[in-house]
Amino acid sequence: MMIILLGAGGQLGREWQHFLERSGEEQYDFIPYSSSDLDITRSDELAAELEKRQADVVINCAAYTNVDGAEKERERARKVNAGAVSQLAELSTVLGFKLIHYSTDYVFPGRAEDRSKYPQGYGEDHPAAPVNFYGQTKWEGEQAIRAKSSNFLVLRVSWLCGAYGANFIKTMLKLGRERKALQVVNDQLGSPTFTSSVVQHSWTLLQGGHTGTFHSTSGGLLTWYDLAKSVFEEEEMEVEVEAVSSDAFPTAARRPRFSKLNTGKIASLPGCEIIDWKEGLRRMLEQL
Ligand SMILES: NC(=O)C1=CN([C@@H]2O[C@H](COP(=O)(O)OP(=O)(O)OC[C@H]3O[C@@H](n4cnc5c(N)ncnc54)[C@H](OP(=O)(O)O)[C@@H]3O)[C@@H](O)[C@H]2O)C=CC1
Ligand SMILES: Cc1cn([C@H]2C[C@H](O)[C@@H](COP(=O)(O)OP(=O)(O)O[C@H]3O[C@@H](C)C(=O)[C@@H](O)[C@H]3O)O2)c(=O)[nH]c1=O
Repeated sequence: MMIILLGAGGQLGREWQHFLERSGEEQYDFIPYSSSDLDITRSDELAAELEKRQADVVINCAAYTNVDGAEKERERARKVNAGAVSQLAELSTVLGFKLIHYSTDYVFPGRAEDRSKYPQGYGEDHPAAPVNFYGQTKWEGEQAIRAKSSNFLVLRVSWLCGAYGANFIKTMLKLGRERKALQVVNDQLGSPTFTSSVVQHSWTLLQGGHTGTFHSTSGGLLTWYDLAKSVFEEEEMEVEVEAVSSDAFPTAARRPRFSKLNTGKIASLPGCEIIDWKEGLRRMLEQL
């Protein structure tokens, strides 16, 4: 089996690379491409490379993930998150590979009142209504996959965190070392997704021959403030965290007030354990 990994230099890409290098007992070859090896928006190069490699599986971890930046750099964000993904979907049909792709909780409406309406979170089939332009481009990418590929896995994840690359937990650790006090929003609810768990889920779905859309995140519901507090508690760092409302932390892009993903579908499959967010945090901090 030939596995192609796109966006191999990002946080999820690096977790995949680590996993594929480690689990040597499986019979596969894999080629990782960072953004400098292969720009997925260069359509001719992308098509030529995938045709040459005769991939069985293409894992797309490449994305434009700067949520605030996407509000301004609209064309670029759309090209990476929708245009290139649409081409990958077409190629998956023409060249006959399975496409594994990642999307986000930001495709959903994220209304505060949805917390009581959907206590387990948004299901895979809940109507999309992206909260910001990044979310819009990710939704367009998902839709192109459903329209053009018949052999795909789309995993939606939220608040992605892992040992590699940049994420909220690592930002908190960095800021906590530099400052005595921080302000963190306490009115946006969701749950972090740990990269090691996403890779494990994706691998299990691939091995099981599954297709379609799945939600993968940790168990529990919390705010970014709760997450920041727990990071400092676990690390025994004395940092004062002030809970603030989203209004006190203005950003270019709107953020959802509630963006829990319902993981019932993936959790029903053997081998897809949903770990509680605190346990996931502990494991990640140990890995760091
Ligand atoms: N981070 C998060 O909190 C969340 C992420 N997701 C989704 O999960 C997936 C993985 O995200 P994550 O690993 O955190 O993202 P990162 O930003 O860490 O990594 C994305 C990678 O894509 C690369 N890339 C960007 N543009 C291109 C391009 N045109 N061609 C090739 N590579 C490109 C980047 O390279 P370079 O840095 O050189 O530009 C980077 O290495 C994405 O689909 C994202 O939308 C979903 C929910 C939450
Ligand atoms: C650094 C910082 C952030 N915040 C707030 C801003 C924001 O509402 C929240 C999280 O900050 P981030 O910059 O990590 O947020 P953001 O970049 O929006 O994170 C998102 O990334 C994209 C790619 C996704 O798909 C989402 O699932 C989500 O993980 O915390 C504070 O309140 N205080 C702080 O000191």
